[in-house]
Amino acid sequence: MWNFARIAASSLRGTRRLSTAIPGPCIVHKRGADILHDPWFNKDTGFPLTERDRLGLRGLLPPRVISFEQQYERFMQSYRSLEKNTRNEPESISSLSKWRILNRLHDRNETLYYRVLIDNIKDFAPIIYTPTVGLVCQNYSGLFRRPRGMYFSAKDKGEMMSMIYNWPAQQVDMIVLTDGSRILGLGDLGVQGIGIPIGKLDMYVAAAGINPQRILPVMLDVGTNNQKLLEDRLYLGLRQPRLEGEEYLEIVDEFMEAVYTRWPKAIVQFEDFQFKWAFETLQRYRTRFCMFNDDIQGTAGVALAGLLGTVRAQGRPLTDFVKQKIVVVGAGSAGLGVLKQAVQAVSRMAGNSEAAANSQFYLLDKDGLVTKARKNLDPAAAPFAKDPGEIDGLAEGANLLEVVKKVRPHVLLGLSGVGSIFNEEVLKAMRESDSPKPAIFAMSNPTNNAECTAADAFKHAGENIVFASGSPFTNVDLGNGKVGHVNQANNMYLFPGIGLGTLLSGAHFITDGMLQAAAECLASYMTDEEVQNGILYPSINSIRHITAEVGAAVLQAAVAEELAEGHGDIGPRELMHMSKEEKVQYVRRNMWYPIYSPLVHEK
Ligand SMILES: NC(=O)c1ccc[n+]([C@@H]2O[C@H](COP(=O)([O-])OP(=O)(O)OC[C@H]3O[C@@H](n4cnc5c(N)ncnc54)[C@H](O)[C@@H]3O)[C@@H](O)[C@H]2O)c1
Ligand SMILES: O=C(O)C[C@H](O)C(=O)O
Ligand SMILES: [Mg+2]
Repeated sequence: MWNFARIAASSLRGTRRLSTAIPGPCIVHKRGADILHDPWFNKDTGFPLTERDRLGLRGLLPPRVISFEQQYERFMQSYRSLEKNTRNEPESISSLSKWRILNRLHDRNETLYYRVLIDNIKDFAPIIYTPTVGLVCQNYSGLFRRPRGMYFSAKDKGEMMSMIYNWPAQQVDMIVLTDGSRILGLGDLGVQGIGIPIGKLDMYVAAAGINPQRILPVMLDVGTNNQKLLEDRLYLGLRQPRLEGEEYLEIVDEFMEAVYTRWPKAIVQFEDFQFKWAFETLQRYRTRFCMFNDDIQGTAGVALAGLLGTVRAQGRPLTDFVKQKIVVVGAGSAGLGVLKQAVQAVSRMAGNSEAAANSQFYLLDKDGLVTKARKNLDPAAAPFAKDPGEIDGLAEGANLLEVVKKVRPHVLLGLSGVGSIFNEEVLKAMRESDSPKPAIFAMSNPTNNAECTAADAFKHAGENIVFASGSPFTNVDLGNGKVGHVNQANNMYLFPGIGLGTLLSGAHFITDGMLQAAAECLASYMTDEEVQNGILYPSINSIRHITAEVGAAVLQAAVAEELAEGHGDIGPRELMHMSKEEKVQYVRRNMWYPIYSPLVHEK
C-alpha cells in the first residue's frame, strides 16, 4: 500500500549542528607523528594539550590549540577564497581545484572533512560526486598523490585471501567495488574508475553516517580496453586488455570469497560494471553474499519513485501509473533495471502478470526501437521488445524522434549515456504528449552526458513539464517570477539507505522486497503540494533524513521477511518489536557524526 503521509521533518533536515556533546573515547594503537599522519585520528592543531602529552605529540605541533569550530571556519574561508579566485576559470579548472582542496583535507583529517561535507552537502556533492568525480576519474593518473582504498589486480590471482588482511581496519561494513569498465557515461576508465567507489562511500558517510573507518573503496583491475589509457605512460593500472569469460569471473569470485572470509557481515555494492557483467555478477552473487548492484537496483528504485511522482504531479491517482506511456532510451544495466522494477509495480497495481504489464513501455538502444525483429535480441531486453508494426508505422530500429511523435509518451526517460540526444526536435515533439504534464528524465551522468539540459527541456518541451536529471542543474528561470524546478534523479537517494538498513538488520541478503520498500519510501516522501509543483525528490540538504527513513523501511522489510538477524547489541527479537518510528530512531542513533573523540592509546 502506498502511503503519502510524510513523516514530520525532524531537526536533522537541512540543519547545521556543531554539537557540544562529549563523545566516547576512541582507541588508537599508535603514537606521535604516526597519529598526525593518520587522517582517521588526526586533529591537527585541534589536539588538546592533555592529549598531546598522552600521545607524545608535544612539540610536534605549534603551541596554540585551535577549536574544531575555528578549524572549520579556517577551511571554509580558504575554500571560499579559492572559489572566488577561480570564478572566471573554465568550469573544469575551477571544479578540479575545489576537488583538490577537499581531497587534501580528506587526506589529512577525516573528521573535519566529513563535517564540512555534511554541512555543505549541496555545494560539495557536485565536487566529490557527479559531475566532478567523472573529471577526476578521467584525470586520475595525473591527479594521484596518495592511495585510497584497495586495488586488486589480475596479477593478484591466488593472493587475495591474504591481501585482504593488509587493510588496516578490523571491521568493514560497506564496500563499493568497481572494475572501472563503465564509469558514469564516460566508458572504460580502467583503474582510474576508483574515484567512483571513493565518491559513493563519501556519500555513505555523509548521508547514512557509516563510520569512515569502516568503509572500503575497491578497484578490481582486470585490464582496460581503453586504447588511450593503454598508451598513456602515466596510466597506473594494468596495461593489458580486459580479462574475459571465466578468467574474469575467477578474479571476482576470489575477491568476494576473500572479503566474506575476513568480514562476513560486510555489504558489497557493485558499481559501474559494464552491461555484460552487471547482470551476470548480480545473479551470481545475490543469493550467496550480501550485495547489490547500484546501477541496476538503486537506480530502478529512484526512477520508479520519480515515475510515480509524475502520476501524482498530473493530479491523478497512483493506479493511473498503469496507463502511462513511458519511453526509455538506453537498454543497459540502468534502463533495464528501471523497466524491470516499473513492470513489477504495474503488475502489483493492476494484478496482471508481468508479461501483460509490458505494453506501456517502449525501449530504445543505440540501434533505435527494440522490437521482436531485432537480430541477436538480448534476452534481458526481450520482454520489452514490441511487435514490429504494433504501433502504427513504427518499425524495428525506429529512431527516437519517430517514436516520440507516434507514441506521444507521458514520460521520456534517458539512461543512454549520450549527451544531448534529447535534441530540440525531440523535446518539441514532447509538447504533443498525451500528458498535461509530460515528464523528461535526463538521467545520464556526468553533466555533459545528460540527454538534455534543464534549460533546453523547459525551453523546447514547454513550461508545464516535470524535469529530472542525474547530475545537478540549477533551477530554470522561466520569467514572470516562475521557476522550472530541477530534480536530481540520482541513485544517491537510495543506495545509502539500502546499505545502512541492511547493515542494521543483519540480513545476509538483499531481497527484492527490501529494495521495493526503499523505493516505496522514497516515492511517498514528498507531499502532494510539492509534487504538484514539480518537486519529485527531496532536497539533497535532507539526505540524512531521507536516508534514515529509507534505512528504516529496508530494515522493516528484512524483519517482515524474517531475514533480520540483528546488529551489535540489538537482536532479531528487539527489531521485531520495534514500531516504525522506533526503527527510524534506531537507524538515526546508529549514524556516525563527525566530532573529535578523545583518543586513548593502547599498545
Ligand atoms: N541517475 C542515476 O542515478 C544513474 C544511475 C545509473 C546509471 N546512470 C547513467 O546511465 C547511463 C547508462 O548507464 P548503464 O549502466 O545503463 O550503461 P550501459 O552501457 O549498460 O547501457 C547504455 C545503453 O545505452 C544505449 N545507447 C547508446 N547510444 C544510444 C543512442 N544513441 N540512442 C539510444 N540508446 C543508446 C546502449 O545501446 C545501451 O543499451 C550512464 O550515463 C550512467 O551515468 C545514471
Ligand atoms: O554515480 C552516479 O552519479 C549515478 C550512477 O551510479 C551512475 O553510474 O551514473
Ligand atoms: Mg553508477
